[in-house]
Amino acid sequence: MIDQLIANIKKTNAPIVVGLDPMMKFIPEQIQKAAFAEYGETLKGAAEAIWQYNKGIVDAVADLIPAVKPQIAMYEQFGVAGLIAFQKTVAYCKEKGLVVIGDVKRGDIGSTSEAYAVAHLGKVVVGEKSYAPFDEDFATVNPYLGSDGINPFIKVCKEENKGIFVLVKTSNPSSGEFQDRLVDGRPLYEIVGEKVAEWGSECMGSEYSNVGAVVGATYPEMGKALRKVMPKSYILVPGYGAQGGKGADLVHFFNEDGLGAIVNSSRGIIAAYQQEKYAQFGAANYADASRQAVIDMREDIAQALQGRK
Ligand SMILES: O=c1ccn([C@@H]2O[C@H](COP(=O)(O)O)[C@@H](O)[C@H]2O)c(=O)[nH]1
Repeated sequence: MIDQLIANIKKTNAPIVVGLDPMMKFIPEQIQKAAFAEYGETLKGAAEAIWQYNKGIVDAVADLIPAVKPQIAMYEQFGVAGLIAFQKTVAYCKEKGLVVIGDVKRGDIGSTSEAYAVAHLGKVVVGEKSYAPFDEDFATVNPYLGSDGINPFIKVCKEENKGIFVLVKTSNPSSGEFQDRLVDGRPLYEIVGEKVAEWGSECMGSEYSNVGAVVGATYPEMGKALRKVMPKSYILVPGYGAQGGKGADLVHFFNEDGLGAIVNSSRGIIAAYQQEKYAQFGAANYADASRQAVIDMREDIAQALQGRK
């Protein structure tokens, strides 16, 4: 799957992931009204609004980007109806040729991780039949439980040609509380990064591994160090835009070949019309505002990488 992601990145010339993190406060009134007219102010109504909103954004940006990253929490809060909207979003994006990274942050003891891996990347067997329940291309995985929690995902990745991104150094302000702690004189995130390189070596694509890492744009110096620790692992970089990350912070997340990193922006793209910079689009044209925000992000990253040469 990493080969497909790289092919999409090369085709679009955009190492960008659009994060599909729909929140009700982002969804224009006309979409909410139509959904509530059909299903009332119910969980199903909210899920329908999310789905219609996502569809508008995906239709507007699909030709510009290689991948999307739906954040499952934004769907899960609406219960089963929300999860159906998540599933519909994943299927629709795949139909459009986009690589889908399910931001599900799973990981548990081995037997439970196995079920998570099957749910998100693999197939579940029911009698003589098998089903791919959510069928994302990649999933984000939490390494806190160690190899027991990761190995079931790697097994499914090998069987199904899928991939994972392991949390290594997250973008949030308190990520250092545990991740920066020194263990035998070295920061924990670096030790996890080394493990990612090791896990990745048994699950390689052509040039890069199907086991990647999550490293926040908000920690550029750590990104630079981790790039060296995991030369064959793709880095999924959240934290651009709404969390303050900028193109200039990203250069060292990339390898010399111009590959190796893919940068996520969620609120900065999907709710662009609510920013002053894109206010002229208005709520009715929210998807056009998202398209412009993708174009601007692509330019920002390209300029930063150009400056490195
Ligand atoms: O370290 C991490 C890991 C995951 N995320 C997720 O990425 C998006 C970021 O959203 P923005 O609106 O672009 O800030 C969101 O789904 C997070 O859960 C992260 O931010 N940092």
